[in-house]
Amino acid sequence: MPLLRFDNVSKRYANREALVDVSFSVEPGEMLFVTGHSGAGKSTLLRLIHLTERPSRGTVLLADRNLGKTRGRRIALHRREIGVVFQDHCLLADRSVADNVGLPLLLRGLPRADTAKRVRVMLDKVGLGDRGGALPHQLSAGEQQRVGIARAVVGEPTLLVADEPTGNLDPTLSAEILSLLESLAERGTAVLVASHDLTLVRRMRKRVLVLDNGRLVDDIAPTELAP
Ligand SMILES: Nc1ncnc2c1ncn2[C@@H]1O[C@H](COP(=O)(O)OP(=O)(O)OP(=O)(O)O)[C@@H](O)[C@H]1O
Repeated sequence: MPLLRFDNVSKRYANREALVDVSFSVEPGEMLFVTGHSGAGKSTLLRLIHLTERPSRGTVLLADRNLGKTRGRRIALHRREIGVVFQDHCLLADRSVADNVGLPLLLRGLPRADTAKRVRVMLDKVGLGDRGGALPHQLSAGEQQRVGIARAVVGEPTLLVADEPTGNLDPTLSAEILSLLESLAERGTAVLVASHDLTLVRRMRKRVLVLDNGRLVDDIAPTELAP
């Protein structure tokens, strides 16, 4: 059964059709990209998953739950199940790296000792095991982005959505971040990455959804990608 399914989804803002009749599905543990020019609808597609927007037509299903009908407390529960990474990682400047990563767990009421343990494991996974006490500004841009990813996945989401997660990074750091996301997918988290960086997307050799003016114009399997 697919983890995520878009069925003929359209999204209209006041005077603009941002997505038109988009259908695709994502399997558990799959990593894929959504690409397209500026304004093609990439962020809108991710917002429909994160429930910051709702479809105007069609259905978005996460594990068979109709997200268009999710209301009230269920929205918060839904957001616990998915991790989100932004280009601007939105770290709290006056909190340590460890506090930033642990925040989602503390908000959920996990005891401090358990939170600290999970944060340590997570920081090790992203290669920042010795930086938990640092403040965000004491880290490089790539390291800060890795903290953002650690925070997004510390609650063990079934799906991670990332909007231009390498936007501000140089090519080497970008490749590092993407291989970190790839390793999460290998451990079972489905990963959906919006990126306009075609060179990078092609190099990853994963499935690629291509949006053009809100329409899904291509769904390319890894084997179909040019070497
Ligand atoms: N809140 C909004 N209200 C009105 N129009 C919007 C809103 N958000 C996005 N749009 C419009 O919808 C279209 C799709 O925008 P979206 O941000 O999804 O594209 P994108 O592919 O992520 O672009 P970029 O790569 O520049 O971030 C654009 O024409 C945009 O101007």
